[in-house]
Amino acid sequence: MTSSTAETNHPDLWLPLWPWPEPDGHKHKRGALGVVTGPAASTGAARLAARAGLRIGAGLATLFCPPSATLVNAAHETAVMIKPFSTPDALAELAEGTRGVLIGPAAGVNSETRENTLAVLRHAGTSVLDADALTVFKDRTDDLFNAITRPSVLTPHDGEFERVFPGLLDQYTRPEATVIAAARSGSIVLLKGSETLIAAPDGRLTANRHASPFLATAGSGDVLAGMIAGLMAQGMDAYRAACAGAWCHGELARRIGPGLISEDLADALPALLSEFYARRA
Ligand SMILES: NC(=O)C1=CN([C@@H]2O[C@H](COP(=O)(O)OP(=O)(O)OC[C@H]3O[C@@H](n4cnc5c(N)ncnc54)[C@H](OP(=O)(O)O)[C@@H]3O)[C@@H](O)[C@H]2O)[C@@H](O)CC1
Ligand SMILES: Nc1ncnc2c1ncn2[C@@H]1O[C@H](COP(=O)(O)OP(=O)(O)O)[C@@H](O)[C@H]1O
Repeated sequence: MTSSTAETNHPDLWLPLWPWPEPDGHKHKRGALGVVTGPAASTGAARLAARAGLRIGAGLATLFCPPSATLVNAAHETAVMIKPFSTPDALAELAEGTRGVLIGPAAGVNSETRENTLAVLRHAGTSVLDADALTVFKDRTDDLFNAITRPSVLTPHDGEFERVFPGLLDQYTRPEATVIAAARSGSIVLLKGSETLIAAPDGRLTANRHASPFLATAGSGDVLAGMIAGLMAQGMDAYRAACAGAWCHGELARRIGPGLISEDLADALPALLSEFYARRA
């Protein structure tokens, strides 16, 4: 397989599936998103993601955090809610109350994050795993792959990809490596880069070149993961949610351009969503 066999990402692929709110709906019908934060000094990445998930339409977004991080999160958030947890079992219970959970951004590279990630995979309706939730399975990938039984998306950059799928990027082209990773893990895999590749376990492959080099800034991947998790929490198919998230992320960055910081991305979403809304059938 070469990159020429990948479909090119475009709104026509997923805009017809966009989860617009029903006229007679309410926030719980739109879908609840949970985002797991790290400890007190490592909460910003998850907050960027939760805000993006709320902006893209989740009816509720809640930060699930260690008790030590409750006050720092509460001091920053208004629309996003906060629920502390102390054990993986307690996180599993919180995850069951959502339609989608994101874990990984600044979660910490330690055994707690590994156990929390396994709890999310087993108990959340859908999951997005990014950053440390991938890194913690270096040399333990069977534990990760065996726990993936529900719709999920893994969103590694190259460094994280190498930890979970060692050697693939050396042996294969990037599109081939992404397709192999999806088949091996049983998950949608979104390999980030200037060309972002999205593959499904059944061999589907989409290439997203609709982006901007100004996305090379701390936290922009956290926002992408939050947007994808927010769409999945609204019931959108995981593969198309990943494609939609990647395209919208790139479009927002093109609109903002030089000076972009990650905080800007979610706040640029309403203008883009209004254009999409005007185009709906
Ligand atoms: N606001 C916040 O709180 C933020 C918190 N954040 C949190 O920080 C934590 C660390 O995350 P991280 O991604 O910076 O570092 P890490 O997992 O150690 O990997 C870096 C290593 O991988 C390699 N590498 C290869 N390709 C690469 C690529 N394309 N992009 C990047 N790296 C690439 C690279 O090697 P190199 O290519 O330089 O040789 C390097 O050695 C994590 O919890 C994250 O969520 C961030 O989200 C920012 C905002
Ligand atoms: N040169 C580039 N051109 C286009 N997109 C880029 C470029 N560099 C990085 N990106 C995008 O920016 C995001 C960075 O995510 P990530 O590496 O996880 O950073 P962070 O952990 O700081 O959030 C990814 O979506 C990636 O595709």
